[in-house]
Amino acid sequence: MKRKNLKRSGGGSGKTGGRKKTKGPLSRSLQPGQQAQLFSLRPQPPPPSFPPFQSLQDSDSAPLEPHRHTMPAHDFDAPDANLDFILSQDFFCTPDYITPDNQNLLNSVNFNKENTPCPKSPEKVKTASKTSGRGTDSISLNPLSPSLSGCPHIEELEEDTLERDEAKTEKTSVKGNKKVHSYVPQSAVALRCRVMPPPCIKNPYLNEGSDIEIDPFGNRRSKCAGFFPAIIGGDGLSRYHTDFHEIEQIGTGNFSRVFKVLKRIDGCLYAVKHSTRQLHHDTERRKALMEVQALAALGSHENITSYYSSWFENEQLYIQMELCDYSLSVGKSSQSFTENEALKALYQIAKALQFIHDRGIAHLDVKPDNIYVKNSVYKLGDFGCATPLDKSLPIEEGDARYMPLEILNDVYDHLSKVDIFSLGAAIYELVRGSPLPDSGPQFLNLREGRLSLLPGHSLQFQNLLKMMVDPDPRQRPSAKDLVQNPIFDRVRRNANT
Ligand SMILES: Nc1ncnc2c1ncn2[C@@H]1O[C@H](COP(=O)(O)OP(=O)(O)OP(=O)(O)O)[C@@H](O)[C@H]1O
Ligand SMILES: [Mg+2]
Repeated sequence: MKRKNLKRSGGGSGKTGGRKKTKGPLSRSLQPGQQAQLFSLRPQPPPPSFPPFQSLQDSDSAPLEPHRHTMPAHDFDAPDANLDFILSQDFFCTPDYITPDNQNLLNSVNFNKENTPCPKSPEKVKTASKTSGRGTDSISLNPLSPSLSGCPHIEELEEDTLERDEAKTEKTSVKGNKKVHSYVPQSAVALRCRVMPPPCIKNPYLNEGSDIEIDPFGNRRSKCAGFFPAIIGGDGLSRYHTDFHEIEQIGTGNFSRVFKVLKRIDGCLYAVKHSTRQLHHDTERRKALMEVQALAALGSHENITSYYSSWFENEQLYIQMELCDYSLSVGKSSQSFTENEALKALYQIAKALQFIHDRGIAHLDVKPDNIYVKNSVYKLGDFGCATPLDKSLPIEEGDARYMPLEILNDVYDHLSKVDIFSLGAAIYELVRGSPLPDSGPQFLNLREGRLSLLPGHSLQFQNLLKMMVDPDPRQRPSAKDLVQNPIFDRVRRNANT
């Protein structure tokens, strides 16, 4: 039984599906007819692109470049794919925010109809005081006010009152001190919700202060777009399907499915992972986001699966990543891990750990399943449990089979050394060729630093593994110590040739 699963499912209890899907701000503020009108502007998923520079790209063999596709045209999901079409950014890109510059959109809105004043306008309300803001009847200023889903409102406002509220300013016209009637086109409200991006969020994995002011309008914007808008999805507004052609499912995790996809605009292959359950609440979404925040904060390293992009869609988190060939769990039984291969994997993942530990992050879920191979290079992936070493975020440890005793006893003082234990256990498992138990005497032996002999393997190698799983975390080598260990001299030499 995986402790991780228990822990994760604790946080994921709210992930259980079956709840009525909440509608996004756009649909809340539009009449049904208008919604259809706006949605109809979105193009259908285009056919995959065929980059004219494919041959040029193929000659470029940068290690972190995604795979190139080699699929024939007839494999794609557009039956009448016209290879002569011109790649258009407008056509391909996901219109996350429809801007007012989009004349097609504006032209398509029937302004005459929308600007027709309501037969019964609200009574004129004299603003009582500047501090009170607005009269009780002046309720149509919030673009998400439920009243906006009804008919348009007419407002009369004092000029100075208008200056205090940007929304009001946009909805009224004032000449001098004269009060004038103005109408609130619902299309404008809808556009405002679409134009206004969701707020920025601070990445908890980045220590240094940022020069960028983090979302000065966060509170106000979140009324419109929500912190993690789930408005895409349903009604054909799928960024996933617009931007990617799904080829096949390549993996299933406890909480996610992973697909091999072709990105339409660049013609390259990627892995896209998405949560299997809908994340209804911001807290769930924040938690899921930690994985991408950690990846984004870390930046690129040759031994870490590259992260490209992420987004919410249909209340699920999508993560676009570098596509790897396989993870070490695949074919584990048939694959015999020689000492040389084990040393290579150990060295490369130790380099990944050194990189992330230097950046103040612990992985906390190092195991064969989360070690990927691409072009014979080992890469650490699945940062779903990554956490700052300073324990500034709640800790969610990974698979119990690879966790040291201190973590199972909820002692979190040496988080970087947890990764060292897990890596030692993972390599030991790969060399032994049989899965580690999740309980029983063998489980305890490993946590007490007692490894059974590995016939045919050097003493130096076995001693190194023994040090890595030392019951005392302080006795385990750091990732840096590991990388510098002379046992890897041969691996280093091979890497340089
Ligand atoms: N970048 C990738 N390239 C190729 N395959 C991948 C990639 N990412 C994930 N996979 C496959 O998908 C499986 C599940 O992915 P991942 O471990 O990230 O999901 P998860 O839900 O976090 O899983 P768990 O919590 O069970 O470890 C992996 O074991 C692997 O087989
Ligand atoms: Mg995993």
